[in-house]
Amino acid sequence: MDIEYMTHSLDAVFKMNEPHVMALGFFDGVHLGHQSLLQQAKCIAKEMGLKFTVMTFDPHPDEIIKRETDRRYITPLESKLERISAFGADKIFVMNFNLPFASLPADDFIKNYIVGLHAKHVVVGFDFSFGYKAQGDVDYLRQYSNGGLFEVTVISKKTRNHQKISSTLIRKLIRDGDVHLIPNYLGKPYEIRGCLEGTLMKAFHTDRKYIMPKPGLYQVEILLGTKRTMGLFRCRVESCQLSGYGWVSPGEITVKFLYQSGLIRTATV
Ligand SMILES: Cc1cc2nc3c(=O)[nH]c(=O)nc-3n(C[C@H](O)[C@H](O)[C@H](O)COP(=O)(O)O)c2cc1C
Ligand SMILES: Nc1ncnc2c1ncn2[C@@H]1O[C@H](COP(=O)(O)OP(=O)(O)OP(=O)(O)O)[C@@H](O)[C@H]1O
Repeated sequence: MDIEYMTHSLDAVFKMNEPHVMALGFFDGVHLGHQSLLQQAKCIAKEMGLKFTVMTFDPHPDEIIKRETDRRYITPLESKLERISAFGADKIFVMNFNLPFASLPADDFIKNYIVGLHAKHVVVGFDFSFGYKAQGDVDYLRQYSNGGLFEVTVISKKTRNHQKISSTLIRKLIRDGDVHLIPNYLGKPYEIRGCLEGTLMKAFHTDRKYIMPKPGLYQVEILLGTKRTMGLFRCRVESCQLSGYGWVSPGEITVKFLYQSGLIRTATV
């Protein structure tokens, strides 16, 4: 699997010369709605005998357009790329979302980055938007594709409990500490990666831009390579600590949030 990092206007020579089927979107979290889209794109590529590619953006458009200085993610870029590649993408285009790119009109985006990259079929969700001031939508994409240069598949809205499965909803669940509800939308528990330091109550650090759950005590699963154990993770505004029931040795770990541990919350740590 290839990852192609692209910056608008610097990349005069385009990075794909063979026809392919391309899924488009930001995909924070790679939640169940995204997964359905990626799965469908993969199937179409297989049927057409073409490569399956994904175009995503980094950083989030709000960091540039709304100047959000401390934007947090369900899956910071590295984790997002890992999850997308698990769907069997042959190539992922990571488009640097900068101001010149944000100012690109919708039809120029299509000319440069759909037709220009030789995508023969694009797969997007029902509410995909693109182009300057987000003026391009799925109808615009369909109209443009009538020229016969590429085809478009639009994925219908995927819902759970009568709500759209969305990154916004998952971000809220994390921030509210409702981590037990997250697998319903994400397909698995919310997880973060970082380093443990210290002995008994170990300090957890991460330099990745994860959203941290609301301050409180959480029952977590801890993974280090193939080893796994249960633990308690205390989120504070300024720091996080972890204690494990089995081994918890210092080093790089993955922490999966299972539920907020209300009963044990009063225990001093
Ligand atoms: C070329 C281009 C220009 C964009 N310009 C804007 C913009 O001016 N304002 C805005 O709010 N979003 C802009 N966006 C972001 C899109 O509205 C949207 O968030 C992005 O394409 C990801 O789509 P998704 O959120 O449906 O996954 C732009 C996107 C692209 C591809
Ligand atoms: N529930 C869903 N059903 C079908 N398609 C979806 C769903 N959620 C997102 N998509 C599609 O997946 C792609 C990426 O979407 P995006 O990253 O904006 O997800 P989102 O969950 O809508 O994010 P946010 O809540 O931040 O707006 C887009 O093409 C979008 O239309």
